[in-house]
Order: sequence, then C-alpha cells, then structure tokens
Amino acid sequence: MLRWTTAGESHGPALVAVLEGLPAGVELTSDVIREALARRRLGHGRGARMSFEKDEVRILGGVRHGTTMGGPVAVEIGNTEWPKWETVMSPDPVPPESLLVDAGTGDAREVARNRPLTRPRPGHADLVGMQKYALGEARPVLERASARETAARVALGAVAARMLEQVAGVRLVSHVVRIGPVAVPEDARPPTPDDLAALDADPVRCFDPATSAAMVAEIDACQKDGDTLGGVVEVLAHGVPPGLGSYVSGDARLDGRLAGAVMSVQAVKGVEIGDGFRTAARRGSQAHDEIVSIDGHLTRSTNRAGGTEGGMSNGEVVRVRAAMKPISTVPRALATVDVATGEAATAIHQRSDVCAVPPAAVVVEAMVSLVLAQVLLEKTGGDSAAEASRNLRGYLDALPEHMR
Ligand SMILES: Cc1cc2nc3c(=O)[nH]c(=O)nc-3n(C[C@H](O)[C@H](O)[C@H](O)COP(=O)(O)O)c2cc1C
Ligand SMILES: C=C(O[C@@H]1CC(C(=O)O)=C[C@@H](OP(=O)(O)O)[C@H]1O)C(=O)O
Repeated sequence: MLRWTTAGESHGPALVAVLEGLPAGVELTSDVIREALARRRLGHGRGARMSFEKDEVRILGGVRHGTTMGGPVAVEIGNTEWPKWETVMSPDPVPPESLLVDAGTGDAREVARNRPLTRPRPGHADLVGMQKYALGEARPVLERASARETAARVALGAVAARMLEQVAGVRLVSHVVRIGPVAVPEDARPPTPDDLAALDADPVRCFDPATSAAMVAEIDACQKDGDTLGGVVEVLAHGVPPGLGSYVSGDARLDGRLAGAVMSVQAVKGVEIGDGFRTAARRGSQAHDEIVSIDGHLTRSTNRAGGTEGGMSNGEVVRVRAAMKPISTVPRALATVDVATGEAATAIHQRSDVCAVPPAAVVVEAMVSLVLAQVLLEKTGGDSAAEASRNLRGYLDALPEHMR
C-alpha cells in the first residue's frame, strides 16, 4: 500500500515528507521535486512570505543515483527563514527571558513573533485547536495547521507523478477555473499536460487569457479593499487505465478516495468529480456518458462523469475540481475575542496571501497524483517500476481487443 505522511511546522527548521511503498526503479532527481515546489510558489495574490522564503530541497532517503531503491522516499524542505524563528520554535527548552515580548532588540517583527497569540483568527484552526489540545495560545496550532505544509504534499505528489508517468503513461495538469466572481467560460478549451509551460507563465494559472486578465484585476481590487478571495481549481489526469479503484467497498472507491484526499487540503470546502453538482440539475438523458464503439474500440461520447464510474477509473480523463474558500486572514481584520482577557478584539493580522487559488491548483494536483499512484499500484503490484508496467500491460492485453 502506498502511504504518505508529512511532519514539520510553518516556521520550523524544515518540513519532512515520507512516501512508503513506491517500487524500485522510478527515475527521480531533486530537480523534479524542486520544479514542482517552484510551481507552488507562483501566483498573483500571494503574500510577502513567498518572495523572501526559499524551499531548500534535500532527498534524505529511498533514492540513489537518480533512481528509487524500493525503500521509503524521504524529502526535507528546509526553511531559509529558520534563523529568525530559532528561539520561538526551538524544539528544546530556551531561557524564559529570550521569549519576552520584546527581548531587547526593539525589533517590531521580533515583538510580533514572541507575543502570545491569544486572539484566535476566525476561519483558522486557532480557537478549536486551543480547546482540543488544551493550549493557552494559538502558536502551536497555527504552526501545524498552516498551509505551509502543502509544500511537503507537493514534494510527494511530484514523486507519485513520476511513477505514474513512467509505469502507466499517466500525465496530469492543473489550472484555475474561478477566482471569486470571475470564471472561465463553460465552453473554453481545457488545457492538456502539453500546455504546462503556458500555465506556468500565466499569473493565475488560468488557460483563458481574457479570464486571466479579469482574475488579476479582481485580485488587485480585492487587495485594495483589504479583503481576500477564493476560487475553483481543476485537475485533469490523462492516460489513466480503466479499472483502478473498486465498487466492492465504500473505502475502495476511487471517487471517494479522491474526494477525501482533495478535501484534506487546507481551505478546500468542496470537491466535484466530473460535472458533479452541475449534473444534479440535469435530466438523466443529459447526465451520463453513452458508450459507443469507434474503430472497433469502446469509448464514451462525453465525459460528464469525469473518468470514474462505480468508484473505478473508466479510461476517460479523470477530472476533479476543488472549491477553495477565501483566505481567512482578512486584512480588514475580523472580530474575535482575546482569550486572555475575554474582551472583544480583532484577529491578529501580520501578513497573508490575498488569494492562494493558483498554488492550491498545484497542491490539489499533488493529492490527485498520490491517490492515483496508490490505486495504480494496488492494481499492478510490482516491486520494480518495470514489473508494475509489465503487470499493467498484462492486465490490459488480456482484455478482448475492443474493450482495451
Ligand atoms: C496554498 C495555500 C496557501 C494558503 N495561504 C493562506 C494564507 O496566507 N493565509 C490564510 O489565512 N490562509 C491561508 N490558507 C488557508 C488556511 O491554511 C486554512 O484556511 C486554515 O488552515 C483553516 O483550515 P480550513 O480552511 O480547511 O478549515 C492557504 C491555503 C492553501 C492551500
Ligand atoms: C508559507 C506558506 O503559506 C502560508 C500559509 C498560511 C496559512 O495560514 O495557511 C499563512 C501564510 O504564512 P504566514 O502567516 O507565516 O505569512 C502563508 O505564507 C507556503 O505556502 O509556503
């Protein structure tokens, strides 16, 4: 079973990510991970932190001379800002005087870092985290709840995507289809994995130039108003073979597994497979994908289902959308209560993204990659990439020719 986990805090020394169950023989270099992480940092509307902090990638295990060895792949993403946080986030005890609100330097940023966070921010994990873990302030909560952790997910997603392409020829692409009220027209051509360079070059990861310009304008207007924005992203996975996942149990279903993994991304509040919610408004005759035979091969006339039927991939493009809520740390600060005094207050706001929908597309792509990699390996088994590939070919070759 392919399994993954991450560890580390937003302002800790590093994030660590581990992917276990990957076959040997997958071609992988640090640059593959570096490129994916660079993509996650793009996007108009990101906050100041993205401009000065760097992701320092180091593969710690599982890979030798550019090839996986079959053991867990471990990746470290160093935080170049760590020296500023060494005291506040020290794993070992520090002298109490070093944590005084103003430890003597008079530096406003240091004061902000050291101040106990007793004004929980609405829309964040702050208040419930303090209740759940019996904490007097929100620092330990927000450090782990922060979407900084998505850097670790993207690192692992890049590894999974390498395996998917090498073993099965699966390729993914992600893009932004809505930012606030501005949406890509329903009939616009979606990007394919070959359009990656154009998407990377677009300020909001949108494939439709006119919509992209309107999205940028909306973000600028929102920033001027001291407000924040959410939106909708879409991931398309091409070349997914039929029969991944299963209808036999709820927890084996590919659609359920995709939805769970995507919904686990910070700020994602809705997941749609294929036409999803839009299908609910249609009659059955307009909602499904009729099976047709073209040149002796069975295929679908449409792909409204988004590449899954009965909890299994059906050979069509897998299409997953995620709705992201607007950034919670609203510059025009929201009302809260200072838990130290019980008095009404406004939520802490130091800096924040205005809109993080473009990076969220890259994060959602990583989660889809991980789930697809998991169901592919369930189907093929294989301790090496070559064995997994052979097994996939064996499965497909055993089907009657018109059903492949
Ligand atoms: C890529 C990415 C960047 C984010 N950046 C911010 C941010 O700068 N400020 C903020 O308040 N929330 C940001 N978020 C969202 C919060 O992490 C999230 O809303 C919060 O942890 C609460 O979780 P929930 O919204 O899932 O309930 C970001 C999310 C993602 C996916
Ligand atoms: C650091 C990242 O995103 C962070 C996610 C985040 C949040 O609350 O989720 C809040 C911001 O961090 P800070 O409050 O320290 O400025 C973002 O910068 C990143 O994506 O690498």
